[in-house]
Amino acid sequence: MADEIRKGLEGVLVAESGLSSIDGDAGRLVYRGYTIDDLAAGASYEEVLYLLWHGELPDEADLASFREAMAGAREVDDAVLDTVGALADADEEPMAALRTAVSQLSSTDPDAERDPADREANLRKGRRITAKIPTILAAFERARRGEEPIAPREDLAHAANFLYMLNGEEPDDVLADVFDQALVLHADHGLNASTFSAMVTASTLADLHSAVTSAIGTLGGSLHGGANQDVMEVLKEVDAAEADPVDWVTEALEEGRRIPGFGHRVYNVKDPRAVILGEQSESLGEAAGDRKWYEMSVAIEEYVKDEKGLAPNVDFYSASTYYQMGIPIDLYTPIFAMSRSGGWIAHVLEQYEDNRLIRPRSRYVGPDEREFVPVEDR
Ligand SMILES: CC(=O)SCCNC(=O)CCNC(=O)[C@H](O)C(C)(C)COP(=O)(O)OP(=O)(O)OC[C@H]1O[C@@H](n2cnc3c(N)ncnc32)[C@H](O)[C@@H]1OP(=O)(O)O
Ligand SMILES: O=C([O-])CC(=O)C(=O)O
Repeated sequence: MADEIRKGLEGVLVAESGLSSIDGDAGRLVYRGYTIDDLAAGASYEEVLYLLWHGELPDEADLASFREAMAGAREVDDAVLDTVGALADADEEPMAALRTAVSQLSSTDPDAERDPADREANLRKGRRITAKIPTILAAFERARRGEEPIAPREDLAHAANFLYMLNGEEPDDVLADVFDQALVLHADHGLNASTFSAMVTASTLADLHSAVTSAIGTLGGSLHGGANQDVMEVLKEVDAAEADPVDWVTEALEEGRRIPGFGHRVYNVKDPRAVILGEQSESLGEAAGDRKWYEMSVAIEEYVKDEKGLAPNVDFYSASTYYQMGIPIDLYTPIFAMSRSGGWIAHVLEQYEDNRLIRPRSRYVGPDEREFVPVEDR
C-alpha cells in the first residue's frame, strides 16, 4: 500500500459516480450528461432532483407526480416547528438550526425504521427531507423576526414556495426563476466535502437523516458553502466604509487572508456556475437601477485574477444575487444546503448501492510505546 500522504485527499479517486462530471480546466459542469448551462436555462429544480435521483429527466407525467409528492411533503410537524422557534429565540445560527431540525425530522419519518439501505424508502425519505428544508428555514427566519410561520402552498414550485413562505407574498416570475436557477446550479458537485461527509456517514450503514445532518454540518464551514455569506459580508464592509474594493482585497492578501469566493479544489478557471450567477447579479442590479454590488464584485474578480491567478467559485456571485433578492445574508449557506440536499441524497443512494465502509488511515507520528504509570505515581 502506498505510504504517500495526499493531504486533503487532493486528486484521490475513491468512488465511481454517475452523477456529476467536472472539467476543471475547461470550466464545465455536467449532471448525468446534461450541461449546467442547459439545465439552468431549461430545467426546474424539481426536474434536476428527479434527474439526480432517478437517472433520467422526467417526462411530463413523471414530473407532475414527482412535484405533487414533493409539494405534499412540505409541511413539518409541530414538534419541529417548536424546536425551530426555540432555536430562533436562543439566537442560534441558521445553519446550526437547520442541522438540528433536519436531524429531528427522522423522529416522525414514516420510513425511519426501515433498513437504512432500502432504496425505495430512501427515495421517500429524500423527498421528505428536501421538501421540508425550505419550510424549516422560512419558519426559522420568521420566528427570529417575531413572526408566525407561513404554511407551505402546494400549488407553487419548490423555489417559489420558499420565497412565499419567507416573505409572505408570492415572488414575481423573475425572482422565482432566478432562485430556481440558483437551486439548479448548487444541486450537485462531485465529491465535495459535504457530499463526501454524507457518504462516509452512509458507508457505516447509518441512515439518510444522519448522512444529511453530517453534510449540513460540513457545508457550513468558511472553506466550503459558508463562503457565500462571507463574500457578502466583505462587500457590505467595503460599502459601509466607502472603500475601494481593490484596496480591501490588497490589504487582505498582504495580511495573508483568503478572499472568500475565490479558488477551488477542482476548477483552475472560472467556475461555470459563477458565470451564470454573475449574469443574474448583473441583471438584478440593472433592474433595480443600482449596479453597485455587481460592479464591486467585478472589480474584485479582476484584481484577484491578476494578482493571484484565482477565479471566482460558485459562492462569489451567489452572494450579490441573493442580496439583491432581499434574502438575509446568514440564510445564503442554508439555501445552499436546501439545494445540495438533492446531491447529497443522490450520492448516498449510490453509496448504499455499492457500499463499502469508508475508512482511510493516518501515519502515526506520536510517541514510541512507553510504560504506563498509574495516575497517583505520575
Ligand atoms: C462551494 C465551495 O465549497 S467553493 C469554495 C468556497 N470557499 C471559498 O471561497 C474560500 C476561499 N477559498 C479557499 O480557501 C480555497 O481556494 C479552497 C479551500 C476553496 C480550495 O483549497 P485548496 O484546493 O485546498 O487549495 P489551497 O488551500 O491548498 O490553496 C492553494 C494556494 O492558493 C491560495 N488560495 C487559495 N484560495 C485562496 C483565496 N480565496 N484567497 C487567497 N489565496 C487563496 C492558498 O493560500 C494557497 O497558496 P500557497 O500555495 O501560496 O500557500
Ligand atoms: O466541489 C467542491 O469542492 C465544492 C463544492 O461543493 C462546489 O463547488 O459546489
